[in-house]
Amino acid sequence: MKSIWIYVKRLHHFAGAKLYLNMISMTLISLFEGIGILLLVPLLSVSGLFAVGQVNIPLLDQATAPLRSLPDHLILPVILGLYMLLIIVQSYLQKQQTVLNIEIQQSFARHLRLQVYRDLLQSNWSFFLRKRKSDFNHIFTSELTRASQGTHLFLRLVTSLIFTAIQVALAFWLSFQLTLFVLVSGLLLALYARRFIRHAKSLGTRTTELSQSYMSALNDHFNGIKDIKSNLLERQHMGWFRALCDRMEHNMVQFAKLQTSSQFFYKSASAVLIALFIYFSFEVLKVPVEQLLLIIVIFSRLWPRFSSIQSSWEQIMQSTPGFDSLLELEAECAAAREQVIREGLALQKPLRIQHSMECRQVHYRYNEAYETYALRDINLRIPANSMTAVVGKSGAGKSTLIDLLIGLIRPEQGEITVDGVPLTGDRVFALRASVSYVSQEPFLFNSSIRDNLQLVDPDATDAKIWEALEFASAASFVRDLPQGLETVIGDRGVRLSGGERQRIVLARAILRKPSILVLDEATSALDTENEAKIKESLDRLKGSLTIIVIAHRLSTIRNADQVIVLEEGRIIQQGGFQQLSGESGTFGKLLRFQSEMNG
Ligand SMILES: Nc1ncnc2c1ncn2[C@@H]1O[C@H](COP(=O)(O)OP(=O)(O)OP(=O)(O)O)[C@@H](O)[C@H]1O
Repeated sequence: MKSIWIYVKRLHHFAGAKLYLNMISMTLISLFEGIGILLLVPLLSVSGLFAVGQVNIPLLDQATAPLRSLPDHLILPVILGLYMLLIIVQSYLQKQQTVLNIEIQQSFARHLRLQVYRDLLQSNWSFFLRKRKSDFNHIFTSELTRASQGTHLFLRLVTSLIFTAIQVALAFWLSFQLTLFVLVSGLLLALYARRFIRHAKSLGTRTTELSQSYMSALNDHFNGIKDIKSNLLERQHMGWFRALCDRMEHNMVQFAKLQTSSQFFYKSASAVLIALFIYFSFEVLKVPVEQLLLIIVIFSRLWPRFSSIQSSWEQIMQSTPGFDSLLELEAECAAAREQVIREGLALQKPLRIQHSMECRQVHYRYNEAYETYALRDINLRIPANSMTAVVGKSGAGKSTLIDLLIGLIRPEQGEITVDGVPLTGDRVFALRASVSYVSQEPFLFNSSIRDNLQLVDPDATDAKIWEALEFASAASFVRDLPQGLETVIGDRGVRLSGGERQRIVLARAILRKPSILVLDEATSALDTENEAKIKESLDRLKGSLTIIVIAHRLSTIRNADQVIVLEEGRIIQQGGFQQLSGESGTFGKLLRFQSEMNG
């Protein structure tokens, strides 16, 4: 209930006046519908069923008095004319109100979408380390859809409630006792139907869990499709996926069963009630026929509204877990917010290293609840405009060190300084504004090479773009592509090889004119030729900016000014390439091993 209340408050805050306009039109539509029903009385009197003026409905007799003064042959056309007018006005209002409903729903959905995206973008890196990427896909597809459906359901519920209230008032006016009888019956039904609501809520929670697993399964499976195909694991994966789909199917069928059961219950109960109602009216209350007829007309329209209220309520309860997930994510993002990247805030002036960057007794743990440190007691100095290579086995802590150096994560103990000043507060973002980072899995948009490059500098001229491509040793292969710079890179860059993709991303990094270039060199993506090209680029850039490279192939970093060797989170060797290759430690061993492998 609490989340529904929050939802309504947000919707109210967001839509404000439109929400009230919507409610006013709903009220008018219901009123017109009520008047339409009352017009049945003079209509029936014309048909001779009973005479106008003899019906025992307060006010109606007075209201229909002008009709009675008309010549007989005009009564029917006037009543029908009024009826047509009423229906046309009502339908027009209905049309406007439907559009307004959609506008409210869609703009609120857009608002939620933007809000979630903004929250995510403003969260720090540690937050992303803890989360599964597929959970975000899940939020943006299933949960946001469910939450925005909530607006439609809520507005539908309000419509039904307003309609019901007006029709009930009308019915009270016609006959207090009969209406009371119907309302008490409706209330008893609603009390009994609470079990359906509870069940709907638990099915909704289950839907969230299942669709979350579904998203992450799809993500994992297609990321690992090569693994699946090459290891002939199709059967196992099919089995696993089938089991998940079975559970989803079961869940949805359960919800459909719940809805149909509650509708069945309502309809059966209505049949019993209507029978009792008519018997009671005729035999006990001796209600006049014309009144009874009107009440029956009203309730035959009203009763489906009761079941629609019930069904909307069940659906709302089924979709609240979607909104709960958004609220949960919002709270997590708020706790992980990086204040400096608030929208509208001027971009940080890049912080350029004048002399050096240093780590002093830096310790870092991914989870403070565990004893394992990803990095311990790190002390190092990176001089400005030098090239530093970080090497070590897998899991040694290379990426963690880079993340600390570019301010994505903060040391648990110790400090990082730039030109002697600690890297804290706004300086972290100022530093990041001067960093270009090329990851192991270079990210390219499904767009042209030009668009991908201009992402960092929309005004970059062709000359500047080609210069960057030259620096990244990518110019010759881009020139050979059929459309050159206009070539559209396929989904996640599939139409380019791993090495080519990495060189385009390197060109983009260079185009940004960074003062620090960080390169997480991919082993898998690079063949010897590509590796030589990357080495060429690094040698070309050396001396003009600070380069930090995670090197898997030691031949790439032959010209590095210093090499840092990590093992189990500690620096075990540090020095120039030549110096370390002469020593007997891990680096020498790695170097000999790689030269033997290469032949
Ligand atoms: N998000 C994370 N949560 C918890 N532990 C992590 C996380 N990322 C890395 N670690 C752990 O921290 C340690 C260092 O990992 P890191 O990724 O820095 O190593 P690496 O040298 O870059 O490895 P690789 O060469 O395989 O990329 C490892 O023990 C790893 O399991």
